[in-house]
Amino acid sequence: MPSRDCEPVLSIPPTRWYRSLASAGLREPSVHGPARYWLKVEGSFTRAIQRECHNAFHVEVRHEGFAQPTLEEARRLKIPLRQKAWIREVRLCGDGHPWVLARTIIPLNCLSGRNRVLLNLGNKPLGAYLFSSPQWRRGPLETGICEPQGPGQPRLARRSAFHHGECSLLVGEYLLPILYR
Ligand SMILES: C=C(O[C@@H]1C=C(C(=O)O)C=C[C@H]1O)C(=O)O
Repeated sequence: MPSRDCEPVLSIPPTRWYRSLASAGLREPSVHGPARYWLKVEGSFTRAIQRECHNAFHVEVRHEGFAQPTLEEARRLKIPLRQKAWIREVRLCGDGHPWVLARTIIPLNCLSGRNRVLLNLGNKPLGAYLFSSPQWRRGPLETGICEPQGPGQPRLARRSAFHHGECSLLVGEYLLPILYR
């Protein structure tokens, strides 16, 4: 459905996750096309996007608060299925336009001590925090195939957990076609 300014309403689509790019490629060969670089790029995704911007990069917070993760997310994080988590949904914008939608699930056990700053990130990129602290380690990257939602919506995504001692949080990044076409 178009919004008032005629840009599509962007939303995080239902997504099927695969353990590797190769296994996702058996279902959706386009993962090996121009999006491949973004599905695989290591290190901070924020930094990778900043390198592509001609002018400005910014994070736009869409929703942030305690909410129920999906069943699949709760299982992936091994947290109680009905336990709320801090859920952050943002747009990563390059040169004034959204390039990536991101959804992060931060379980309650990740919100104590120094990590309480995660409740107050606002427009500061999460990656800057995670990658500035040597205690956070990233797990393997998954590749996501999104259910098609229409032109301009994400079709491909990537996801990984970040671990710090006993806590794990889950970061999903949904590529908008404008990023790689
Ligand atoms: C995990 C990173 O953080 C990025 C910033 C996010 C945020 O601010 O919510 C979400 C997803 C990321 O792409 C990163 O830069 O790699």
